[in-house]
Amino acid sequence: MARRIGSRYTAHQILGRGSAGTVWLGEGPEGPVAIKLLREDLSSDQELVGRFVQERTALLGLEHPHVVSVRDLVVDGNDLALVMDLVRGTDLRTRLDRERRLAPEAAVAIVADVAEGLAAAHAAGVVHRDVKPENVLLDMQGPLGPGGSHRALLTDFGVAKLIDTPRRTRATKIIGTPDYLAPEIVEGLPPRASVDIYALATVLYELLAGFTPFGGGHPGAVLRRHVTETVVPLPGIPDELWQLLVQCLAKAPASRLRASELATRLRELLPLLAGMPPLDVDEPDTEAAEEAAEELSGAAPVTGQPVRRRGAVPLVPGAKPSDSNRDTHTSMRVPAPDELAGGAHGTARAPRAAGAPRPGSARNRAVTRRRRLVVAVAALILAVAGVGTWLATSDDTTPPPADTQTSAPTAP
Ligand SMILES: Nc1ncnc2c1ncn2[C@@H]1O[C@H](COP(=O)(O)OP(=O)(O)OP(=O)(O)O)[C@@H](O)[C@H]1O
Repeated sequence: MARRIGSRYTAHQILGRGSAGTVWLGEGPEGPVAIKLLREDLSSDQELVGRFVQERTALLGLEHPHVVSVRDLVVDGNDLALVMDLVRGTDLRTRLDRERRLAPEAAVAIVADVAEGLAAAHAAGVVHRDVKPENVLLDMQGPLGPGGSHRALLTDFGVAKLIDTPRRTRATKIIGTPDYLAPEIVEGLPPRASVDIYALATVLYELLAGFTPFGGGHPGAVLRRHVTETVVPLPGIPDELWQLLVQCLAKAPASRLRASELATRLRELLPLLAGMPPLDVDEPDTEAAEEAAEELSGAAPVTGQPVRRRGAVPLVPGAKPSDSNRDTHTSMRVPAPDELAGGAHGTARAPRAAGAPRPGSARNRAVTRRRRLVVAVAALILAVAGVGTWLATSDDTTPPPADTQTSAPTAP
């Protein structure tokens, strides 16, 4: 099933699929490559093709041991493809799904690698905007690093920006994956380098805990938590590491570390973490969080369904809802200030030390069930209205004024 991509590349075998397209193992004049072939509805979008060509220099310019380099861009008939370095290994999401939590030394070594890649990008004026475990690849052919970790490389640079065309995303829409979105993005500010630091700190928390600090439930509730809630400490985490996490998850972007400083500070911590087992943290009490969310917003998931770890609404029309946990983007309305204030009472899922009793387990279940039924009906009505709105806005072809575009590279 080999297929030609442009005049120089052959795609041999599918490596995986993402929301923007399919990644192929391919061959080029200089040897094996990975080819990301964008979905046909994207490649037939003339505006996106134009940006693709325009961004050529920025996309091709990044060379760093912890960045997956883009080697070539192909625009050929209906094909629109990014030719990248081939990484022989897996992505961090797959490893995390397999192991549930990583030992602190391995987690910190991986995140320090990514921070170094980000430092190089930020120095070149490029903001990633979609840092998450799916976009971190682990090179399993190279030598092992601290804690048995494989070299980590950040991928998908520029893809968030490419897809963020004014026609697809108005100034009132948010681009990113909810669990990793910095509060200033939720508040509608333009993304600067510090949004990548926030997202990377979220990834570090997730590697240590097995869940993200503000995730769970309806995407709107997740966004609100980023703005209004403080991160709950992880039992057993060394204080120095916790302080770093807290600083990089600061609500104020200026309080966060820069990428190069974060990388240095993380590497300094490695000897302290050597040999430490994964933290003994239980999954948070999703039932309590669900109940709290119901009380606050009425937008909680329907009774009986598990709270999703990462809720995402596909930006790209046609992306399968069932894939939404892994979507590159979310297209959501920026919440109004009063909506954001609604979460101040606390719906974050507090981690429990293993074996600790479940808070709220003695609640009157009959009352809870009745209330949930009412909320479920309300949530269903909201969901139907939301899908309608999304369909209406995603099909909108009216170009907005030039100043509504939010995707220009932003200096750190
Ligand atoms: N340069 C590469 N070398 C080897 N495998 C890759 C490379 N880039 C991506 N892959 C693999 O291809 C799969 C799809 O990647 P892709 O970037 O399209 O999606 P994603 O990041 O998982 O999701 P999304 O696009 O929704 O963020 C992933 O499983 C990833 O491991």
